[in-house]
Order: sequence, then structure tokens, then C-alpha cells
Amino acid sequence: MRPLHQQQGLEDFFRRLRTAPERVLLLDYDGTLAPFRIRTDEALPYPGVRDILDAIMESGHTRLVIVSGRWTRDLQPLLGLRRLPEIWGSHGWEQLKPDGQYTVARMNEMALQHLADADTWTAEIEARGGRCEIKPGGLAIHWRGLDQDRIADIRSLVFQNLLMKEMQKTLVWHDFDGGIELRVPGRHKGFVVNAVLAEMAQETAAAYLGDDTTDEDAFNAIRGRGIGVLVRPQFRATTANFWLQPPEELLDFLRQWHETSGEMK
Ligand SMILES: O=P(O)(O)OC[C@H]1O[C@H](O[C@H]2O[C@H](CO)[C@@H](O)[C@H](O)[C@H]2O)[C@H](O)[C@@H](O)[C@@H]1O
Repeated sequence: MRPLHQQQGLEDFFRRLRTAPERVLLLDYDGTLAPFRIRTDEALPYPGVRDILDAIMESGHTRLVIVSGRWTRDLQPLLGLRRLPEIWGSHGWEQLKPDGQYTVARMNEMALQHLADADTWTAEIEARGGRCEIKPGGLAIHWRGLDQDRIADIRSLVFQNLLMKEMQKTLVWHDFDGGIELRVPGRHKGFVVNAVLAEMAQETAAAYLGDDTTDEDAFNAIRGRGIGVLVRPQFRATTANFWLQPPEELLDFLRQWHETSGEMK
């Protein structure tokens, strides 16, 4: 694991983790816990991840929170954990609690109408080889595996449609690893970090692990209250404090988290 900014060493963080009154581990899913696949329903956690997350949840020493751009409904079976963790899906629009309580935040009506309009572009996008994924407050358009010409074609189709209907006034365009997403604005992963930390003690030891540009909101939100860890095979510019390469360094981090937290029990 490589420190990126020198404010806080990892050893210091783990020392704090041992004695902290509360701990929270916030984890992104795709690209972080699970390697990318062309088919979204085939992205399973790296071998070993489920075991260590199960152990962390069993121990009760940590609030484990999954923070994803996915619909919680799609994510849960992929995660495949023994207990239901807390999951914030659709970039913070949905919250599923470990007791099964589920809420979706209220969204702007006009933005929702525009999203429904965008859903009607599916056939055109699929004719160009793209794949559409509908979720609360968003439409993801995937092009992983396609060549550059097809990607450019899909991108321009979506962009032109968006401008033609003036949807850019109500929806936000977000580039992510392997596609783009049209989203109802107002929620993002930084919102989730703030909401979770607001419920916890001031001295809580907190970490957020993520890979994509959508995780930068979370890295920014956790700054000063915990650590941000970029999980990626290749480095990219980031505001995270550390960079690790999955799966080995990811598993080492999670094991160390579990062992260090367990020392207090
Ligand atoms: O916030 P995350 O948990 O990282 O979710 C981000 C998006 O992940 C999924 O798409 C990504 O993974 C797919 C499976 O490996 C891959 O095919 C695609 O190219 C990636 O972008 C998910 O399908 C999206 O809904 C999430 O927003």
C-alpha cells in the first residue's frame, strides 16, 4: 500500500483503529471488491473477500457499509454475504439497513420524467452494441468491450438526445469506468459518507475504499475524519490518501482491519 499524501501514515491509522470507540468501513463494490466484467451480473467479489467481510460482520466490531452506484436489488445477490450488510445503492438514493428496512429518497419529478424519456433510447443504444441498466434515479449506459468507434457513436447519440430534449437542465451526465450514467442530481457517495459519519462518535475510525471517479466525492467527504483508499490495478489522480492494488493488497488491508479491531474485544 502506497501513501499518496503524507498527512497521515497507515500505521497511525491502524493504531487509532485499535482504540477507537467506533469503527466504520465503507466499501465501494465494482472495481473495488469485484473485478470488472463485461456482463454486469457476472461481477463477483475477488476470492477471499466474502470470507473476510463475513468475519468482520460476525465480530460486530465494525459498521460495514457498502456504497455503490448499483441498484441494491442487483447488488445483494452478487455480494453473497451470510448476513445482510448496510447498503447504500444508486449513488446514495437508496438505503437498505441490516434489518431489511429500505428507503428511497424523494427525487425531483421533472428529472424522473426525463429519466423515463431516456429509457426509451434503449433500442437505439443496443443497436450500437451498448447496454442499458435502469436503476432508481439513474440510467447507466455500458460500453465495456466495444471498440472506440462504437463508443464514440453511443456517446454522441446520448449527448444529442439529451440536448434535443434539454434534459441537461435536470439530469447530470457522469462518466464512469466503462460507460456513462444519467443521474438525478442531489445524491452522491460523499453524501453517504457524511450521513453515516453524522450518526457516529467524533473519534470514530473510518475508511472509504473505492476505485472510480464517483468515489472521489467520498474521498473528499472523509478527508479529516478518516482515510480514503484508492483500490485499482493502475494508479490515477485522486484525492484518496492511499493507493492499493487488488486483490492481494485489498485482502491484506481487510485482514489487518479485522485483526486490529478484534484486539480490542
Ligand atoms: O459504485 P460501484 O459499486 O463501483 O458501481 C459502479 C457501476 O458498476 C457497475 O458497472 C461497472 O461494473 C460492471 C461489471 O463489472 C462493468 O460491466 C461496467 O463496465 C462497470 O462500469 C454497475 O453496472 C453500474 O450500475 C454501477 O454504477
